[in-house]
Amino acid sequence: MPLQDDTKKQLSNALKARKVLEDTYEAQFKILAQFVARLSLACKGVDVELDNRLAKLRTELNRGTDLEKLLPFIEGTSETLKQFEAKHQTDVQKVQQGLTDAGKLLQKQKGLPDQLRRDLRDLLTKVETPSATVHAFLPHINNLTELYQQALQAKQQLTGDNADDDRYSHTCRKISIELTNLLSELAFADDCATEMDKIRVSLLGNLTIDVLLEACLKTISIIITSINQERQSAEHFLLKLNDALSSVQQAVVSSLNTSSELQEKMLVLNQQIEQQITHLGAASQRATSLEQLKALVSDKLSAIANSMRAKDKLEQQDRQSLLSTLDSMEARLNELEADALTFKKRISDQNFRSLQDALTGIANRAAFDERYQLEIKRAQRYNKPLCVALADIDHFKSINDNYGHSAGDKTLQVIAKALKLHLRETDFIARYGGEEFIILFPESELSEVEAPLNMLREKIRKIPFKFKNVSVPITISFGATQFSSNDTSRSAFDRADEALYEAKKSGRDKVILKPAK
Ligand SMILES: Nc1nc2c(ncn2[C@@H]2O[C@H](COP(=O)(O)OP(=O)(O)OP(=O)(O)O)[C@@H](O)[C@H]2O)c(=O)[nH]1
Repeated sequence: MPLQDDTKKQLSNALKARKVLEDTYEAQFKILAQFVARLSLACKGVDVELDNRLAKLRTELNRGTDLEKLLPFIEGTSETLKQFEAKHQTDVQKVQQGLTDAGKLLQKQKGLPDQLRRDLRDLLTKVETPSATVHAFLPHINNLTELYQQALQAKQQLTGDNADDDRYSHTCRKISIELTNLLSELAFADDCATEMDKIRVSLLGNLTIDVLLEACLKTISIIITSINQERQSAEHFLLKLNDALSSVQQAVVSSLNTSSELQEKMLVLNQQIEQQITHLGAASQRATSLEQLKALVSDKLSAIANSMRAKDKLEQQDRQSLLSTLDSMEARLNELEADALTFKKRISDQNFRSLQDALTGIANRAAFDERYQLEIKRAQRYNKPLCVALADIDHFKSINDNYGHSAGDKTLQVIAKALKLHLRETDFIARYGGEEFIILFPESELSEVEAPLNMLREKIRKIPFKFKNVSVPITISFGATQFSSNDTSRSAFDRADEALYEAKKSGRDKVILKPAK
């Protein structure tokens, strides 16, 4: 083989080998560039400056920039990495410390479940182990967050959640309604009435359990004071009555004694008179001369006249003592009568002030008037709606006329009971008079009372009344309105009355609502 050929071949081989080397280098550079690019992406987000440098490195590597040209840039990045490393170490320590602090803080909380405490202790032991990266702490952070969540749930159950708050305010409201109802049903003397008003006003305010407790205690104390006053005055009256009766008894006994003494004296006198007359008769038989007879008669007559005068005097004494006894008895009786009158008036005042309707047992008109004012004040103060409805039994007169007044009374009782039964506890019903009832719906808009009123109307219609074995359907009409800011108690009432009139006019067994203009 000639030398030229050989050299050519060697050159060609060398070229091929170089090509293979270059390809291998290029492939390896590509792999390295990809790896560096991936690594830089994995580090992304740790540090802004590092992110920027690595992004630039990725671009250069993708472009296939010479390693030589990249060297200064790589050096700069290494420096940044070093700084980052130092910062990373402090970050790791900070995270470890932060986790330990948060865990210990949770440990100090009272009322944690036992299992949670154990888990927390384990976690804190794990957190104590040193770690090279923040990432190593991630599961612990996760764990601690879960423990915090559990602790919060446990605490909520322990201290009571919102439902408890609702229950609390619901109970307060219920007690306040009960107390307001009780106060409306009680009647008190003037000094206690002022106190009662104060309690009512306090119930309009912020309803905390303290306010309610104080109101309850004050009410109890006022009731006890009133009962004591009432008992004392009753005792006083009975003592006076007793005194009066014993002095009357004494007077009767002494007048009887005087009478019997006088009667004995009178008897003696009568006997004397009779004796004198008998004596006169016998002596006149024996008289022999007119002169003798005259003297005898004159003697005897003056003796008889004396006896008669004595008798008259005794009789007068008797009459006198009887009269004085009667006088003193009359005076005593007058006194007693005056006491009884005062007492009777107190009782009738109580009845008058009593706020319950005697026939139906529900609140009466006086109670309504009082409650109406109270609810108006409450509505105005809290800017809450208040509705008032009048109800009137239809053709009630015909029940009285056809089946008698006691059937009418029974009907009123049954209807009152049904109305009260089907109303909410917070609503207020009273017998306004005759066959008319009145209802207050606190905290209700007019649109909200239509359904309950219709429900009441239906309930009444379905009551199976039977008189003299005849089924008698009874219906009721309603007129309702809402109290407005321009209203007085009277104007709202009148509007409800107008609505009731319309209900009657338009065929009865109806609910008519009349809003304020
Ligand atoms: N039994 C009884 N009747 C009463 C009582 N109070 C009022 N009334 C009677 O109720 C009746 C009312 O009659 P009206 O006002 O004419 O009305 P109504 O017959 O109900 O007819 P409308 O209201 O027009 O449907 C009268 O007959 C009263 O005497 C009561 O306490 N007991």
